[in-house]
Amino acid sequence: MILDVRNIQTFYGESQALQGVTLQLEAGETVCILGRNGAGKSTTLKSIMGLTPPRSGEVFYEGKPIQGRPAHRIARAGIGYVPEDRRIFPGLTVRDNLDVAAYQRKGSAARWTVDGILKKYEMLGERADQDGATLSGGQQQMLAVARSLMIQPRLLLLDEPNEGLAPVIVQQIGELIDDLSQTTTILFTDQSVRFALKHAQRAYILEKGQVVHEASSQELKTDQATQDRFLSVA
Ligand SMILES: Nc1ncnc2c1ncn2[C@@H]1O[C@H](COP(=O)(O)OP(=O)(O)OP(=O)(O)O)[C@@H](O)[C@H]1O
Repeated sequence: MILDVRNIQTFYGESQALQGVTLQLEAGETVCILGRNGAGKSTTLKSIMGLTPPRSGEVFYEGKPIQGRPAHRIARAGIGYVPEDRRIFPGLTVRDNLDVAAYQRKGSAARWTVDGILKKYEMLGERADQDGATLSGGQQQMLAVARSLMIQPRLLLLDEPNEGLAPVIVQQIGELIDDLSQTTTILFTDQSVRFALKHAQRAYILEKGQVVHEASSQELKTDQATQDRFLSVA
């Protein structure tokens, strides 16, 4: 098991956002966390990353406890994270955005390099010298995902990678997820069920900071009652 999240409770001040979230990922899986606005999807990813450290519960990554560690150490342990707002560094070119994130553990061969990414993903390669801030929303999302690969993650957390993107771009993001899932374990969040069913093998549904349902994509596809109860129609 690559990720084992056990009963985490996370607070913003006195307000409790996660009421005991439990989820597991086996290495190689692509899993989606679904749920409506405010259900706790982002907070779950941020809690795993140590950005909003859980007040109680445990997070094991590759068998080792990581809760309570600072976010940069969790990243260095091999967890890549793309936040909802992407945070492309303005004033830096596409290449620079990748370069500043490039980190290679001593003695380890890098699966992803800046040049390799620019070659493989033409859309980024063609714009290597362009200011990252001038890219479209979808291009920025591609860059944000590519940048997260620079720490050579074995687990990738993507927070609503489709948010605000046009359907044709959503398709490209889906293709990118499919491509990366060949070599990397992925946990992503989404509000609507369609994309999740297409690109993840199974899903957890969150409501009010709790996992209320867990199913394979296959099961969820035909379970209209669960979709209606917990998910947006989009
Ligand atoms: N910075 C914050 N300060 C206080 N409360 C917050 C903060 N961020 C989120 N919350 C609250 O925590 C709960 C979970 O929010 P979270 O953003 O994790 O949900 P979400 O499922 O990711 O929703 P969305 O799709 O809107 O991002 C919500 O009640 C939200 O209002």
